[in-house]
Amino acid sequence: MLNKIWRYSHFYLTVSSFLFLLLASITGSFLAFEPIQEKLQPHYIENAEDVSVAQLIDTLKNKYNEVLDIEVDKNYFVKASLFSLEEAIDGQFYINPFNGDKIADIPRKGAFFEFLTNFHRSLFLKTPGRVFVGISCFLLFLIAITGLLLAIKRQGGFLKFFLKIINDKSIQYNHVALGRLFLIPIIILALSGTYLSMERFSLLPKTKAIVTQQESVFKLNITFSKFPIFKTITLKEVKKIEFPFSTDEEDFFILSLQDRELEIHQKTGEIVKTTYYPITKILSVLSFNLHTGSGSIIWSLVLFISSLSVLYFMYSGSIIAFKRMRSKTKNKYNANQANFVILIGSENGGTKRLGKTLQQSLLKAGKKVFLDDLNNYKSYPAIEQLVIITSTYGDGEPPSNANLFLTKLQQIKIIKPFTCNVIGLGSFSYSKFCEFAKSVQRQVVLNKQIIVPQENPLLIHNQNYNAFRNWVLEWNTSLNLNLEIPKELSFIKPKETIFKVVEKQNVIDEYAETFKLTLGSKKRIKFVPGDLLGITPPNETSERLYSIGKNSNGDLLLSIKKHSLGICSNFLNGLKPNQELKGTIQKNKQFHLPKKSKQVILIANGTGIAPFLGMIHQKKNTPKTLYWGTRTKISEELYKSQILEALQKKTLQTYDVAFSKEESPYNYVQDIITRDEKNIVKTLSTGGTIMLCGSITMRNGVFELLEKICFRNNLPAFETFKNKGQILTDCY
Ligand SMILES: Cc1cc2nc3c(=O)[nH]c(=O)nc-3n(C[C@H](O)[C@H](O)[C@H](O)COP(=O)(O)O)c2cc1C
Repeated sequence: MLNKIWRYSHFYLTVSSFLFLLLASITGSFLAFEPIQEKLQPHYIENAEDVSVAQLIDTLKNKYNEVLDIEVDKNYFVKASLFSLEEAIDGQFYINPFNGDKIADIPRKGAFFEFLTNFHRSLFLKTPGRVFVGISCFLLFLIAITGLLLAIKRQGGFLKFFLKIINDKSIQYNHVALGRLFLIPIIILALSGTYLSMERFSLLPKTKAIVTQQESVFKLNITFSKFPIFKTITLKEVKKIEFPFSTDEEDFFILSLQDRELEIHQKTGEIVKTTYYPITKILSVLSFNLHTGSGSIIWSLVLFISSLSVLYFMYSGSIIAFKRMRSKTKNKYNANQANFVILIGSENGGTKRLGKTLQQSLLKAGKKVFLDDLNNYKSYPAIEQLVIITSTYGDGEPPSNANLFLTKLQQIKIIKPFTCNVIGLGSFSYSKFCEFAKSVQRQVVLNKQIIVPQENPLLIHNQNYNAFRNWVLEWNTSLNLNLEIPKELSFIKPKETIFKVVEKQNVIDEYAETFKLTLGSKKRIKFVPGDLLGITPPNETSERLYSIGKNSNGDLLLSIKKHSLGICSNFLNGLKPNQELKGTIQKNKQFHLPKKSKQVILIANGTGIAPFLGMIHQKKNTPKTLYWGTRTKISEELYKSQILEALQKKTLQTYDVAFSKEESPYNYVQDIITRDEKNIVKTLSTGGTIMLCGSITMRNGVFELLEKICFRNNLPAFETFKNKGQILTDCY
């Protein structure tokens, strides 16, 4: 609940001050350079702050006819008002405190910084602008605090706040990791800005200065440079020294320091009055320095980076919020009507996207489905199937919309028994992989009114859509639901490209069912073997997807099986060289050749060879094996030149083929796998990858075999390799 409050506050506060934050952080990041450029002025004198007041006064008295006052700014530049008979050294200018020489005239504040400062303070709107800026600055403080609380919660508690954040390459990771670095400076920026605004509008409590006074008792006159107070105080502490107006004893030296003001007897050097500034004034100076970086190059740089980081937070925060909003639930049927209920446990919306995809598929198939958060679990009068899809957060904890579910499950009486499947989303980077989904499964199993067909929940690493899709396909088959589930999880329709048929080759054997299509394009098209080509045949609305390979010219390769009633395959079969067609390239990252795998085994049957025709030419340093099951030797001929080329170039190390309709030592890929059991074991145990493309029947057969191989060779269960992402499939 608290988490929700912080999250909503964080979001709405940011939205309400978005424009100001944008302008303030842009102008603020430029203004952070002002102290830096000041320090780089030629009149900067190193160690000026170590000169004592006595030394400075002595020097000036000897060099000039009269000294009126001396000011020391935050950079320890010493400005003096001096009277001299020589015109060139009469007036106010910067001096070298070591020898009293004039070193520079006092420049006007740079027009650029003056413009920016005004804009930053009031947006050129005078008092109303200042009020608005002050409020927004306070909102920034609240945004930073709520952000801090959210980051603490995300890390699993205050004590874990500074522990390593697991990099799941998400924008949330950047948001939190940068937040941890810059939240403190941003809080300081916001707080000091708020303080300055409050002071400007007299909103600070009234505090009085403390004054101590004493009579002069010494009668002995001493020279200024011998005054004990002048000897002990250096320019580091001094803001201003005003010299006595006349030689009258009633006129004193006025020495303004950082925290107090002293009046000093001009003859005896005694302190006759000390005025301690009120705390509000001291805080005001501190706030000014902290907010502007005045006097410190390092702090100015921190402020500069922090201001830029605010811009990044606004960008990353918008993307996170947008993703969450996109995953908002809409239902066509209500909880009482639905036969299918999908309950979601999700923190950042990834899991919800999967749930919504399933919801859409069920709706398209004419089923009554209801999607909701796990926390809203209740009694569903018409329920037949419950699908729970949940992520895990913190350290094995439920996401924030699922923390009440287990209690509710115990309390709410089930009127009508139903079947329940649990799917967990998590990441191997966390020690408690999908722990919450496992807890849900344990509790669901205990309930006598719930039928749980799967002994273990399906656990998915890194939101692997393919794993989820495969589960849906199996569930669909077991319940005969007639579902269509998209091959890609994408809401944005990809751009269409015009392709030209470069070559079309048919397999001329007794089956004459498959053909190879090579497509080129005028434009350079970016794709990776394993991506998908979407084709919508003329006068059709639904798109068919084909896994694509690549030849050495960069052309796109398709391997297609004709189906007598298949509209798309027959349309493609009717194409002639040079004919044009439209298609969309769709990224299919889950089925790309892994970047880092030590060894890869590619297993295909039939037209599933297509993506591998490209992969066998990729990544020379990854040893590859290709096992392919096809019908006849003639069908192999169509692809052989490409496979031989890869073997020659040594981008493919081993190739073996099984012919299902020929006299052959091997009829199915499973036969070759059984022969090469050692290669399989070595690949799995050294972290290598096995990729499968082709029919679901082939996939099921190979999976069964791999399970046995794992068991026979004392490897971890096959499921573990699947979960680790070592088994990649693109089957249909
Ligand atoms: C702070 C944090 C803690 C996480 N803790 C776990 C965990 O303990 N176990 C796990 O398997 N996954 C953990 N994950 C991974 C998420 O469960 C995973 O990224 C999931 O896909 C997120 O789904 P969602 O976008 O629906 O929230 C954690 C992720 C984050 C950001």
